[in-house]
Amino acid sequence: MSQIEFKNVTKVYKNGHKGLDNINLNIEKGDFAVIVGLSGAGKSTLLRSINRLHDITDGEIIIEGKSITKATGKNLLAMRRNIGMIFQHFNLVKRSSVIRNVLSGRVGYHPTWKMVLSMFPKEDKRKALEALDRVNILEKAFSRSDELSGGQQQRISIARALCQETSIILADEPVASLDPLTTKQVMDDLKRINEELGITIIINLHFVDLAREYGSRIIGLRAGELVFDGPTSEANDDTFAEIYGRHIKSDEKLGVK
Ligand SMILES: Nc1ncnc2c1ncn2[C@@H]1O[C@H](COP(=O)(O)OP(=O)(O)OP(=O)(O)O)[C@@H](O)[C@H]1O
Repeated sequence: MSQIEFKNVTKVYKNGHKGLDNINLNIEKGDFAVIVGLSGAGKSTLLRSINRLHDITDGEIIIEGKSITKATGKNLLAMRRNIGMIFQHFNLVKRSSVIRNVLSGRVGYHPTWKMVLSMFPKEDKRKALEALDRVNILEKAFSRSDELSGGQQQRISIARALCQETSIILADEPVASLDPLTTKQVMDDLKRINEELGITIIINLHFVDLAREYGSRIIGLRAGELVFDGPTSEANDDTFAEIYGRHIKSDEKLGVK
């Protein structure tokens, strides 16, 4: 059984636009899967359909043997708790401390009233500090989040996902707002988490060379259709030219080695 299964998944937006067109796809535990494609190809739509930030129109998505498409109420919440998410613009509470942002990854584990009063158990605080240590910003735990650099803020959001103790992390263009050097550091963090903790990473990336360097698996989308799905070693220049419908332009490469 694959960890995530897309079965004939189609997404039609309200205006009639087909974001995903009959996608069949299996993602295995421990994959570092990179979704690539032109702007508008459906990368975000695919990623966000996994945790139902977007509802699909047809088909079904199965996660660890259970249908998230059909899940409701507590079952849906429990499934979502197992999926961390990292965004381009970090989605942090900027005025809060770093550790408070990381602790928010634990919210799904406790009753709402305790969370309103910020009553996190000691054990959660230990987990939050451990997560910060893993992304090398432990010394910033009590700083205000918006005092940190962009790369450090993205690390806070990675630590938040770690603190959530998920088996899957979705990353939607996580390095699009970062400079090339910081980009590499954040990608290295994600790779380390993937390798050391076995967390499945599914990531949208704009840069083809990053996709090749970090991905164990490439998922190519073109106009909502799956046009490539295979190990990175099998994705050559022709593959990318096909996904993009043309040869790769220099601004689609980060160019840092
Ligand atoms: N809410 C919406 N209503 C209608 N169409 C939408 C909506 N959201 C996205 N789309 C369209 O669906 C297609 C896929 O969008 P999506 O954001 O998934 O693309 P993407 O590959 O992630 O692009 P980018 O790299 O620019 O973020 C695009 O053509 C987009 O314009």
